[in-house]
Amino acid sequence: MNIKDKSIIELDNICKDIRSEILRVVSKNGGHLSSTLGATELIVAMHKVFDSKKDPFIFDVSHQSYAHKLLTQRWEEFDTLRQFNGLCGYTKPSESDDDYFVAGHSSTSISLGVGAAKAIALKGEQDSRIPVVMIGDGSMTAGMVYEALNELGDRKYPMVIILNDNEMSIAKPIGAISRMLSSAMASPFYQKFKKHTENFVDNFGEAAHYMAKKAEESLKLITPGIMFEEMGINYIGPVDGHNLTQLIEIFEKAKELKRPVIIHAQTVKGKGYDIAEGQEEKWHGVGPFDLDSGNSSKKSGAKSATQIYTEALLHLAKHNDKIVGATAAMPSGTGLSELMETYPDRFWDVAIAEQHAVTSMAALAKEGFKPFCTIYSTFLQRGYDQVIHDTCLMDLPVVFALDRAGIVGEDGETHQGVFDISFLRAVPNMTLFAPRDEKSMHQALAFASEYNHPCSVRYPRGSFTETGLAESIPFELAKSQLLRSNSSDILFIGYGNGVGRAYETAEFLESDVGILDLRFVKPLDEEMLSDMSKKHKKWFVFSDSAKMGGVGSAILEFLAKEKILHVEVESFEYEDNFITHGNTKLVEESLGLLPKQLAKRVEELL
Ligand SMILES: Cc1ncc(C[n+]2csc(CCOP(=O)(O)OP(=O)(O)O)c2C)c(N)n1
Ligand SMILES: CC(=O)[C@@H](O)[C@H](O)COP(=O)(O)O
Ligand SMILES: [Mg+2]
Repeated sequence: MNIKDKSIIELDNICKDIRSEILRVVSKNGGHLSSTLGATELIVAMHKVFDSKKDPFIFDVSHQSYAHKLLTQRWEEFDTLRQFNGLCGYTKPSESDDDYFVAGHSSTSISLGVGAAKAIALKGEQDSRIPVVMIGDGSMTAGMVYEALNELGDRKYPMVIILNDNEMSIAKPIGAISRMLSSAMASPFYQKFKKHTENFVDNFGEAAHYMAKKAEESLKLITPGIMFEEMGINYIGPVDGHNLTQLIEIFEKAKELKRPVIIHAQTVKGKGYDIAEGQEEKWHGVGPFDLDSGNSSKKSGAKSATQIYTEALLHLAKHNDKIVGATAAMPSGTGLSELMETYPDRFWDVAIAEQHAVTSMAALAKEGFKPFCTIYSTFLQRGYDQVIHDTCLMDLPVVFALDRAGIVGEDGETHQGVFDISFLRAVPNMTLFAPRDEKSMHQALAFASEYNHPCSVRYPRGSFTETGLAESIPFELAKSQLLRSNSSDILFIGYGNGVGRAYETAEFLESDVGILDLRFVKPLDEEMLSDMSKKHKKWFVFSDSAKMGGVGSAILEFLAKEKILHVEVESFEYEDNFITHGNTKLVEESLGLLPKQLAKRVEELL
């Protein structure tokens, strides 16, 4: 849809149509609702003033970019949003030339903009192209934003940064940066004063202009602009992020500046859907819901692994005041919100700052506390060096509680929690283990709370796969649990939620199979594995993790080390590809990982 020649009235109507379409589709499919509703006018104004066919449009996280998709030839497909084989819920260049870059993890946008600006300068295209970045107030709390601003303020590449400030991250934002951005004096008062003095001094000579400039500079001392201005980046704002006339005028000015400029736009998260407007955390990411009532359409099923984690940690924290913890801006997603409410002095939301979360927890461990760094598997990738350099090198007893381990579903490639075993297993002093159900989660966390080294415990998005297997026994270092023993040649080795998949696969087989819950992938239960090698010569590994460096790799390393050559190992972990978005079962089916499919593969290998 080309909106270049549309009038303000037509653009207002386009915003209305965009909001209706977002509400219609997200209420059906689920998705990121309040961020996308709130960013509508900003995105329409971006497309009115800039051109995504040549200007890099860079959305931070890009969960707020639905209006951009609707304005770039994807209105008809929008119905398939976040569905398997449908539109991605984030920007994805393979989906459209108008999507400049993949995004999903926050705070990458300004670095991308600086890189693009360098390329534009090197190619001599500064007269025709300019990077346009949209970043939210929550995403401004991650360190790499300041790495980028630091260089940008120095190099002064032309770039427009739209700071979409709705005073919300997923939850209420924490921290000094959020406070600075919404500091009282950055109100329309400052704008009115600035406009008034400009009009007034236009009637006088240079001297008056000089005095007014000094006055303005001193006034800026109490607005967020001062930080950016002092870094060498122009600051315009705060402006009304829903006023199209104002936005278009300001974007035009910013485009002509030929300098780096931050436009501080104040918006309402959820704008246009009363039930979601404002500070409502639960409307950030939603499942299908009823538009009229706002009620979720999803029936509440089995307890999620997150709920079990929360209950288990509440119990442990009650009896051990050394237990502390942190989340990086995912309080409700990780369940840590309940710990923060119950023990506000011991559990913290540190904002989108995974590196800081890991390292600050390491210091607490050094001081004798027992930190539970509670973080989605995918987001721990952002703090990997801090795990190695600040935690494992000093062998500090931090628990990395990795939620969303495995395929996460509609969030897709950028969010799959599949690499944690591979990237953590290689780190000295790190111990890795995984529960398979509610009871074993309690036991795993009890073990973790007493374990005096770094460790990582992983669990899936949603609920564990229930099995009719023997109850879990208390966790003991490097001890697995044999759940089904027989004289079969076949042994199914499950890890974490993979035990459930092993159990379900066995149900489809005529032949008997042994089932082992591995429980620890580092260190392995070598005694048990040696024993199993004497009884079973065909081993199949089930784990929701990447094959490369995963559980199967660990087992093969052991067999090679022990020169156990007669055992054949087949791992049903994920192949060496990024995993697409969509309903988890549909994605697993596309990978041949449904129990019925795995049973067929087992039979073919016998
Ligand atoms: C590195 C990283 N950590 C955490 C997240 C989870 N996350 C996605 S959006 C979001 C909040 C973003 O807030 P803001 O930038 O203000 O955008 P808004 O939704 O308010 O428009 C968070 C924490 C992420 N995507 N990436
Ligand atoms: C955009 C983002 O990164 C988060 O909103 C993420 O989508 C949350 O995932 P869950 O829905 O699994 O909590
Ligand atoms: Mg925000």
